[in-house]
Amino acid sequence: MIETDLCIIGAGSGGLSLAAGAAQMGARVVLIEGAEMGGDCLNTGCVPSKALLAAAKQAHAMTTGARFGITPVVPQVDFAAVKDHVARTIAAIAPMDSQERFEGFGVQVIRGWARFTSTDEVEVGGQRIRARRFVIATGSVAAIPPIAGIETVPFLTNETIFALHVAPSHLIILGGGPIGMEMAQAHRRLGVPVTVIEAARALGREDPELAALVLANLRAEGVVVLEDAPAVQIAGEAGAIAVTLKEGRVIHGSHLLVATGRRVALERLDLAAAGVEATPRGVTVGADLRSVSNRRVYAIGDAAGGAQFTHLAGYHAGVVIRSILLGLPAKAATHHIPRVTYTDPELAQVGLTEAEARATHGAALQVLRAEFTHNDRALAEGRAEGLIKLMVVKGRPVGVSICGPQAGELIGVWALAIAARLKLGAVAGMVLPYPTLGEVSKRAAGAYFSPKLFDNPWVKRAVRLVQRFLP
Ligand SMILES: Cc1cc2nc3c(=O)[nH]c(=O)nc-3n(C[C@H](O)[C@H](O)[C@H](O)COP(=O)(O)OP(=O)(O)OC[C@H]3O[C@@H](n4cnc5c(N)ncnc54)[C@H](O)[C@@H]3O)c2cc1C
Ligand SMILES: NC(=O)c1ccc[n+]([C@@H]2O[C@H](COP(=O)([O-])OP(=O)(O)OC[C@H]3O[C@@H](n4cnc5c(N)ncnc54)[C@H](O)[C@@H]3O)[C@@H](O)[C@H]2O)c1
Repeated sequence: MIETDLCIIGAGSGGLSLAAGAAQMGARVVLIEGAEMGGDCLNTGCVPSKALLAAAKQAHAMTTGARFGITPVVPQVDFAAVKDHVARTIAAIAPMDSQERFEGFGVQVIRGWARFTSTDEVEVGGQRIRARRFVIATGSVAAIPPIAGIETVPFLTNETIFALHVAPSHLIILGGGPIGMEMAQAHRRLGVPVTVIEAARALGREDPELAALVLANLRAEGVVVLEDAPAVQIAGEAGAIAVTLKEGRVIHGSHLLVATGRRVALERLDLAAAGVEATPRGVTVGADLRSVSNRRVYAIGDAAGGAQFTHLAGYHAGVVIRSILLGLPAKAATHHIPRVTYTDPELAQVGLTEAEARATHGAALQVLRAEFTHNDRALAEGRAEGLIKLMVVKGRPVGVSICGPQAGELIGVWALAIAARLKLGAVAGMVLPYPTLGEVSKRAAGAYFSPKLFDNPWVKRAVRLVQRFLP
């Protein structure tokens, strides 16, 4: 029997952040991982998807140089070599998440699938672990929708698509969320015909105006995106898949990627043995991320049932460290957590979208906009398509949406502004290097003050008066 202060189940984004922090702060930590160290993000999620998108961007650049006077060429894509780049990227980051590194921090790492045997005990590979506190950081897996015939055909998920070394001759993607759209653009730019089948609206969680900009670009690049197109039947075999839509049309493809959302990975844990309540969305926790039914147990990351992002899992780790290690009250907020879909153009959001802000703040809401067409750097780069929207209440941003090149980098300053409750003046008054894309944020914030400054008769009168008395 191992006795410890903290037992963490799952060595992904959340579990690793927590283990590193807790061990270095002096706690005895056991970390259990059933599969690969690093979890989804490193092995089958963020890292491989961004590496694939980077290769796709390179290929795309070769076809789009005409406006700069560079003759476009059709890139020769060595699909297997692209996947080698993806594998090398994972391998380059893997040492940061490795068992050896964590053992170096003093963490006891156990490899195997954990399950609860009582309210204060876990079993893994015949070993029993009793802990003061348990943290469930088991992440999520692809949810497979109950479409007739789906189990009869070979399909890909995020766990298998990055290992595919031969290019599909036609990739069908079920689901137009962030996974579906990122994979659609990556494959299209690498020369693969792609059809996305979306039951409702693609990028449906995002501001519709900004999502439309992304979708227009994807369609212009040749991705076929079918919306309001529920699939009712799937049939076929390896290399020849047929998806029948509700309206009767049949889409034929060589491969099928299922990207219709995620299911939290709780089934191996035997939560009932620990008296831990859960729903299909995740472990039932309060804002303190603590199980409502077993106070020894916490859940972080995807398993906590909220949004699903690596940076959110890392933030959760910080929240529970405060509570578990220092005994201090700690609550996880959500209003300042950014999200980015890494299509081109990127789509970034922090805080409320315009529709959410209108529903929450009504007439008190002011929406400010700035387009990338007025940004000198965007023009120089030939990337003038894009828009930033600021949702402002009483001089403070409550939400920011950006669609454009490097929107994921640009949202950072707004994540800070919202987290620190900064007033818009802090961003409007910031001096930025010229010419940078970041000036688009300053311009949008400045729009809040321009009418107050430039259209105000009192300001004009005051300026005239002061000028009269100046020597
Ligand atoms: C294709 C794709 C792209 C993504 N891109 C991004 C992105 O660009 N940016 C972003 O922020 N997020 C992205 N995400 C989401 C991100 O990967 C997850 O939100 C994040 O990994 C969640 O971290 P976690 O710690 O909760 O779970 P994970 O990182 O999934 O780790 C959970 C770990 O627990 C282990 N485990 C499960 N059950 C047990 C058990 N019973 N015993 C022992 N071990 C167990 C699993 O094997 C796994 O290693 C992406 C996801 C996918 C699928
Ligand atoms: N850049 C990022 O940060 C990033 C990238 C990828 C994934 N992720 C995370 O992973 C999570 C999962 O991504 P996802 O795209 O799989 O899920 P999602 O839930 O965001 O989107 C799934 C989409 O599939 C559609 N859908 C559901 N059932 C369907 C069906 N039967 N037929 C057709 N369409 C159907 C939904 O309407 C929805 O638009 C995201 O919510 C996000 O948190 C993040």
